[in-house]
This record gives sequence, C-alpha cells and structure tokens, in this order.
Amino acid sequence: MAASPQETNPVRPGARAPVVVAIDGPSGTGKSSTSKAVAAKLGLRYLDTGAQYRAITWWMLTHGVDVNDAAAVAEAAGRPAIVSTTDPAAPGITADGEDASGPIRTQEVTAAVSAVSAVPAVRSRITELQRSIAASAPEGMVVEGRDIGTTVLPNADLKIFLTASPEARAERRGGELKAKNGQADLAATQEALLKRDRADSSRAVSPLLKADDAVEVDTTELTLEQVIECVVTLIVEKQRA
Ligand SMILES: Nc1ncnc2c1ncn2[C@@H]1O[C@H](COP(=O)(O)OP(=O)(O)O)[C@@H](O)[C@H]1O
Ligand SMILES: Nc1ccn([C@@H]2O[C@H](COP(=O)(O)OP(=O)(O)O)[C@@H](O)[C@H]2O)c(=O)n1
Repeated sequence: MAASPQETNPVRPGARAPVVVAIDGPSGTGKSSTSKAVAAKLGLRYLDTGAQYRAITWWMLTHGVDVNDAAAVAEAAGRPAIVSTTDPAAPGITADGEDASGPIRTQEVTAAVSAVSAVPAVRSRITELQRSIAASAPEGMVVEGRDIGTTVLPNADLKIFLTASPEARAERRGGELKAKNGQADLAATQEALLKRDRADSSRAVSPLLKADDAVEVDTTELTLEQVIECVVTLIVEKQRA
C-alpha cells in the first residue's frame, strides 16, 4: 500500500515523514539508550544535549576556569567550539577540535556539570547551538536532555518525559560504574544522582521539568527494549496522525 501524504518524507521518498522528538528526564531514566536506538530504528538523527554541557564543562576544567565562579564561567562560555556528531550509530563530540567523548564521562565532569549548566550565558549559547543542529536535520531528529520539550524545542512533534525510581536509576548507573571500574557504591551513586537532580530541577533558568504536553513514561519496571518499543510506537502514531 502506498504511504499516505503525511507519511511520505520529501527528503527520502518512501521514508516516513520527518519528525522532531524531545526526550527529557532525570539521570538514569534511559534517555540516551532509548533515543539512540529509536533514532537508529527510524532513520532519524540523534542529539545528546547532556554531552554538550559535559563538553563545555570539560573544556573549562582543562582551561583553568573556576567552575564554581559563575562570572568566570559566563565569561568563558563563548570560547570553545562544541561540535556534535548526530549519527545515532556513532555519536561523538569535540571541544575546540579535541575528542571529548571519553573525558566528558569522568566523575570530575559529572560533579561539575550542574554548576556550569546553570549559568545563563552557557544555557543561551548551547540552546542556540541545539536549535541550529535540530534545524539542519531534514530527516528529523531525536533530541534528549532536560529542557528540550520546555525550552529548546517547544514545538517538537512529540515530547516524552522519562522517569524511574531513584533505586532503579542508581542500580543502572551502578551497573555501568561496575563494568568500568570493577566496583560501585550504590548508596553513593544514588546520593550523587539525587544531588544532581536537585540542582538541575531548582536552577533559575530552564530547569529540568516535564512539559505540559509531554507523555510521561515510567521506566522503573520496563526493560530497555520495552521502552524503545513504546517510544517507537508513539512516534509512528504521531507520524500517522
Ligand atoms: N529500562 C531499563 N532497564 C534497565 N536498564 C536500563 C533501562 N534503560 C536504560 N538502562 C541502562 O541504564 C543505564 C543508564 O541509561 P542511559 O540511557 O544512559 O540514561 P540517561 O541518558 O537517562 O542518563 C545504561 O547502562 C542503560 O543501558
Ligand atoms: N538539556 C540539558 C541536558 C543536560 N543538562 C545538564 O547536563 C548534565 C549532564 O547531562 P547528561 O544527560 O549527560 O546526564 P546523564 O543523565 O547521562 O547522567 C545534567 O545533569 C544537566 O546539568 C542540562 O542542563 N540541560
């Protein structure tokens, strides 16, 4: 059966209509894993906005900027060039041409990123970058973060807000740490995660918040495959609507 006009993608005839999907939520709810897999399945681009905030934080830490001095962070906010790769099969990021994909996942960056991302000059610069990247993907894009549905792309075709219990999220992050370091302190992992949630939810500019028109998906009792399936179904339904 021929695709309906709404389902036909003018950029890739026969493919589905382009769609912009915003996926937000706190740490460990499955945003990155779900977004990457969904984008790969549906032929969409993928943007990890957390990686951008991590990359600018990493650049500041390695260039002598005091990340707890908001004025110094604001002054440096425009300096590094942050470039993201949007292929869901090979996402990557550079800061001033240096590959930041590995260093942005260190504990040092994780502990500093909420303070840097709360600075308005950092947010306005990164938000502008995110909008221009999303606008340059005619096939559509899955964009994941904290404020995509509320601030960055308020006109996204579909908004999803992922949640999960703190215990489930700590266990997932703990699993990653154990695979990386051979050990993980679950209580400390949960505490650090909740501390970052509090900072991200209470900042003055563009806090972590569910958009009024977002679909909330509690992933606590779902496998990653079930979450991916659920999001794919929501997108396909949207494309048919
Ligand atoms: N529904 C799920 N059930 C179990 N593990 C999950 C689920 N979703 C994600 N994970 C795992 O939890 C960890 C954190 O997921 P991630 O996608 O990085 O979350 P976020 O981007 O929201 O911080 C990853 O190791 C991932 O494989
Ligand atoms: N859209 C976004 C995305 C991330 N962030 C910030 O960047 C940090 C790292 O985001 P992340 O998505 O890599 O974090 P994880 O959920 O992967 O641990 C968050 O804790 C926020 O401080 C943000 O402020 N706005």
